[in-house]
Amino acid sequence: MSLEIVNVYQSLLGIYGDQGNGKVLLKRAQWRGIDATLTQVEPGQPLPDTGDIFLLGGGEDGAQTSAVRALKADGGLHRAVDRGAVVFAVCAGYQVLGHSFGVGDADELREGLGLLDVTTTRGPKRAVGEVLHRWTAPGAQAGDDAWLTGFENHGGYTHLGADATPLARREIGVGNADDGTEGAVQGKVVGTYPHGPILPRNPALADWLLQLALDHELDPLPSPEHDALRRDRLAAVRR
Ligand SMILES: NC(=O)CC[C@H](N)C(=O)O
Repeated sequence: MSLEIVNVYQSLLGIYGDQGNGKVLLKRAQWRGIDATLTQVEPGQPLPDTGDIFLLGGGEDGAQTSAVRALKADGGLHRAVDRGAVVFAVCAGYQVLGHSFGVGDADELREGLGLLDVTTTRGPKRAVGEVLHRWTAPGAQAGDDAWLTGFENHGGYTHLGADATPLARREIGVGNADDGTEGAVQGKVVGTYPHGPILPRNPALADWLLQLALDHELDPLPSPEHDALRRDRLAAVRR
């Protein structure tokens, strides 16, 4: 069994250490004996048509505009979604997957990739701080694994259309648009706001993405150190 994970344009979409999401997926796959690889692709290089999971991270307004231009020219992300690959995108990456997003104080409209039924416009106040969300979308885990922690830092507020389902219910923070929802799921395309990076802080979410890509259930991977770290982060955000 093999798995190709692709970090997309981390020079543009990789602030706040979001490239760590790829390392977590790689390790959690390898620890289960899966022959996994992590590839870095930068603008100008083609996205591999063999990728199973594509990862996009956070970025500045200008960088996300450049990323969308390069991704449209490449076309590989659309092909990936058409053949059933997983796309997991954080913050700016999440916004560029939508139909459109606004940039700068003037909220200038930019066309997105249209891979998620969401649109993003500037919100009334920048969303900054530690967040806590309750995972509710398909694949949501029970018990403590359903709590998603991370931190958000975004000026754009994202509104979901009928084809997208919220990933989670907002408990603490702004989430999508201060409307009680966080993130979006549409088929195997998943967008969310939290950095951290989010996957080391929420290993159950990482395992769900692996299962989506591999199309089968994975056995749990007990890790007392990670459980302790998670308990710490959950207690900190609740304080
Ligand atoms: N942290 C980010 O990725 C920021 C995304 C976007 N530039 C915004 O401010 O909304």
